[in-house]
Amino acid sequence: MFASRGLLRSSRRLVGGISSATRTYVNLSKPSTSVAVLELDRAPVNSLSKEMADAVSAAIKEAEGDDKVQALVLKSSNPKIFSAGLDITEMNNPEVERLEDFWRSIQDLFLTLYGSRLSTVAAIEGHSPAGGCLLAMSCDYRVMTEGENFKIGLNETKLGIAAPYWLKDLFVKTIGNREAELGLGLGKLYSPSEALSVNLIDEVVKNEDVLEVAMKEAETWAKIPPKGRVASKVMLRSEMMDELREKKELDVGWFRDFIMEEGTQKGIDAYLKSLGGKK
Ligand SMILES: CC/C=C\C/C=C\C/C=C\CC/C=C/CC(=O)SCCNC(=O)CCNC(=O)[C@H](O)C(C)(C)COP(=O)(O)OP(=O)(O)OC[C@H]1O[C@@H](n2cnc3c(N)ncnc32)[C@H](O)[C@@H]1OP(=O)(O)O
Repeated sequence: MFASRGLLRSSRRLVGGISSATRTYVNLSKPSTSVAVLELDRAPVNSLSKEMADAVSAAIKEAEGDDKVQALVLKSSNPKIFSAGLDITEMNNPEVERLEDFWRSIQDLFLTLYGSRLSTVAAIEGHSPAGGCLLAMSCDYRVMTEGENFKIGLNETKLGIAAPYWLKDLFVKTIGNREAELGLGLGKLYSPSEALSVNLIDEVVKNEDVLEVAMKEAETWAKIPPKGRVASKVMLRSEMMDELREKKELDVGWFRDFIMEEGTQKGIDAYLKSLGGKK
């Protein structure tokens, strides 16, 4: 069903007619003819390292390779954390070459998910800050689990960094300019009800219902004739994607220079130490 890719460790099994492939960092399954499920599976917090970003991109492309598949649900193996965003250790005293490649992988992941021919539904289980919010916003529809302690948003400024221009653009497209000014400037993380009120997400559901609701939504999108649906998506999204494709290496340079600054490094170092309490 899903062709294996050289890059990824992959094993296959058939459970109750469901083809499922387990790989490093992601699991891809196809519970119905037209809908695939991509599970983020990088403990402890699904942070996006270069390898994780590459694995997610490869799995999306693999799902797209099945002509019958029209929709994709993006979920987490962790019921409390969708994704903690970029792997901050990638940006902490990095080797320059690795840092640049890491950013190219993040750009590619965004372009792959945001520009997918598939209708994409994010089943946001728990926390989804920064790069986690990027993943969610790159989808066509967002369902988030209830629980006011769960947070979603772009908190970069609180780490002493700024979101790249294309993530800012995506945020503005999703919630509008004024709310984006507040959200970005304050590094605001929204509870599910707050996120719903600013249209950052589309639905809040009980934890136990999130996959069922996301699957149902995906089935609805999958029934729309793809020609018009995909053409509409391209019209809405291509301008932003074309701009990034054009500026990719410029953006890599901005990212590298920004991250390598001494002040940025101090901020990232301090933030990393504050996390988990063990570093
Ligand atoms: C003018 C501008 C010009 C140019 C700009 C150009 C480019 C832009 C430049 C930079 C852009 C960079 C973009 C960044 C986007 C990001 O995604 S940055 C990442 C932001 N993420 C976060 O802030 C989330 C941090 N994590 C948390 O808040 C919590 O971990 C979370 C609520 C998700 C879960 O909490 P909990 O269950 O209590 O877990 P712990 O906090 O105990 O964490 C468990 C271990 O995981 C480690 N960890 C957590 N998050 C990350 C992470 N994002 N990366 C790496 N590691 C992480 C944590 O340290 C613990 O590790 P330990 O067990 O201590 O070893």
